[in-house]
Amino acid sequence: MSATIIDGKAFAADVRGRVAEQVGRLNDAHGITPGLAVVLVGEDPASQVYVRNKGKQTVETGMNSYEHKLPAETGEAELLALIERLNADPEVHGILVQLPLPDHMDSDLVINAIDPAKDVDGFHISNVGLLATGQKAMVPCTPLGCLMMLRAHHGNLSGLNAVVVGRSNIVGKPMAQLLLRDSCTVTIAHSRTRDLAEVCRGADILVAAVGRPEMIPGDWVKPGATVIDVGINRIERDGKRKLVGDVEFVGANRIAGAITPVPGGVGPMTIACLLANTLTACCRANGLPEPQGLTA
Ligand SMILES: Nc1nc(=O)c2c([nH]1)NC[C@@H]1CN(c3ccc(C(=O)N[C@@H](CCC(=O)O)C(=O)O)cc3)C=[N+]21
Repeated sequence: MSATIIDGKAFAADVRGRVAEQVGRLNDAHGITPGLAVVLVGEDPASQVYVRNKGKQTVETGMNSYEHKLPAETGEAELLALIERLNADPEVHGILVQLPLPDHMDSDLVINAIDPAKDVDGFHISNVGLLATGQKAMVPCTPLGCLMMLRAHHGNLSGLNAVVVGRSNIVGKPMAQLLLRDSCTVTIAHSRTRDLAEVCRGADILVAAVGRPEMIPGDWVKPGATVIDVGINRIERDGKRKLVGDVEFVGANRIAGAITPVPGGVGPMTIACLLANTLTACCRANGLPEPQGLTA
């Protein structure tokens, strides 16, 4: 028997539909249009594709998109000055600075210069602290998307063993916080974890976010478990370029109860949650109720 495929693409389309509907109502009732500013420094081709997709989907959901493309050699002070202008701009409710930044910039400094209320990535230290203490935060898009899919699939997550493989600030750590908030028993594992295979085999929910192509084989998966594969790795196989996750899909699919594919799993949900966060930030900025079904 093979696993249920959790269709992130369809899920993301549903989230975007709900965002668009609530954006429409916000506009009709209050004459407000949420705005998202995306800042890209440098010309990394993959980043350009993401930024284009983000801009396109922002406009499709009825929001304003502001793209700022700066050359790779832009100075840090110049980027900080742009962030300051965006912080002060009432038309801009969300700010995303595409990572990674060029080596000559201090990304912590840059991220922490964003107004936390406009930090739709949820990377600002204030948002990290708010999430960790269970207060109202902006929640990072990728973990938020994973949580939405997990809740939809399981209903209640309470008491389940969740193993998050990967300890990054953008996925692993916030994912663990969200699962803990939903009363999972959470383990954060990583490349140095002793007997990682055995740790993974204890997981009812296995979230793979290590960024290493297919490093988790099928026999690390507990029978019936839900596998969320955050990895997006470009590899070459049999002379063809291919996108694979951190989980060996064919093997895991035989054993898991449910699994997200790559592509078409977590990736599309990340962008959908960025739009959801922009709407959330706009509602909060205007003292309006939180959007329905789009927050953690
Ligand atoms: N400040 C910041 N916030 C981010 O959220 C952020 C970032 N920087 N830097 C780059 C990464 C990467 N990222 C992706 C989003 C969607 C897909 C996505 O939709 N992927 C498709 C496949 C796309 C393809 O074919 O390449 C899928 O998985 O189905 C992938 C990657 C957001 N990032």
